[in-house]
Amino acid sequence: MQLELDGIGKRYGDEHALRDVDLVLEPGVVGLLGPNGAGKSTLMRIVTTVLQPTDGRVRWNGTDVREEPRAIRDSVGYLPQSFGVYPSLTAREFLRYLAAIRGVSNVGERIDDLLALVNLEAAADRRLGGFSGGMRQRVGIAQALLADPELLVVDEPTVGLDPTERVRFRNVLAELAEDRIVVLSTHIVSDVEVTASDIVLLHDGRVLAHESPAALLDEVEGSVWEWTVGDDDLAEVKREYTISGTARRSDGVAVRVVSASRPTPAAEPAEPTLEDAYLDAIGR
Ligand SMILES: Nc1ncnc2c1ncn2[C@@H]1O[C@H](COP(=O)(O)OP(=O)(O)OP(=O)(O)O)[C@@H](O)[C@H]1O
Repeated sequence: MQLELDGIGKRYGDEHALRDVDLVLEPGVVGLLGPNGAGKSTLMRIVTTVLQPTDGRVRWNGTDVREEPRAIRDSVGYLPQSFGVYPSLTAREFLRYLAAIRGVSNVGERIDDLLALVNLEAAADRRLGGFSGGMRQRVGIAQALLADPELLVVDEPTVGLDPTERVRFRNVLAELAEDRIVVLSTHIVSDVEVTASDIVLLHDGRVLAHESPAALLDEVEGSVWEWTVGDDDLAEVKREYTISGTARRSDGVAVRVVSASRPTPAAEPAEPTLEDAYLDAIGR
């Protein structure tokens, strides 16, 4: 099972949403991480064949999907960033309806399993119009899994989920990724910190890094510092350094900074997190 992106570019008019994206993805959770406007949704829409790239090719198990879109369409489950539901249908009816229009058969039991997976068993026969944003999102996740896809593409899926659901969902994706490729886009580092086998850092339409979380952490090892500054000095520190955190203390403000060299003799080295690595890569 392999998804290969070869020189993918996408222009909207004069604007480059993606440039020269080369990636080879294999089973596991691939965290596509980048700030707003980095090109994450554009990349996901290209992978799911909703959108055609301006340049480059997508290959699914070696087959060029422009030539044979079915090769990937039959294998992909997609949760887009904005996912609409029919408010008058119940969760179960909606999933049955989507299965029917996609030609997925024998789904009765599978729908029960999926409703359980996303923790909606109790609400299965309630109308979607009365669902909270997080509940609708969970229906969205269930529909993406209807055809038991080998490639699952989920665009900012944790938006609207409460912290308990977020953790639960993260674990569900990790389990699913044991024998499939799960591509998850987010700008929230903690969504992918624990479960991702690979992280793709995207910024301004370019891939800044494609590495394991451990390798990304290694890159900032020895480059994260903490010290306390007076209120008057905070603005200057913010101007000069990539700040990855601040916390108010009785004697000033504790700052956490990513910097290749010790910013000041008062700075103590700190254990890096993936968030530090992300900010460092984006900052550079
Ligand atoms: N249909 C479109 N027409 C013109 N420009 C677009 C279109 N869709 C996206 N863009 C531009 O392409 C760039 C990448 O957008 P994209 O939505 O892929 O980013 P993103 O990383 O998913 O952002 P977000 O986290 O905000 O969803 C942005 O500059 C955006 O304004």
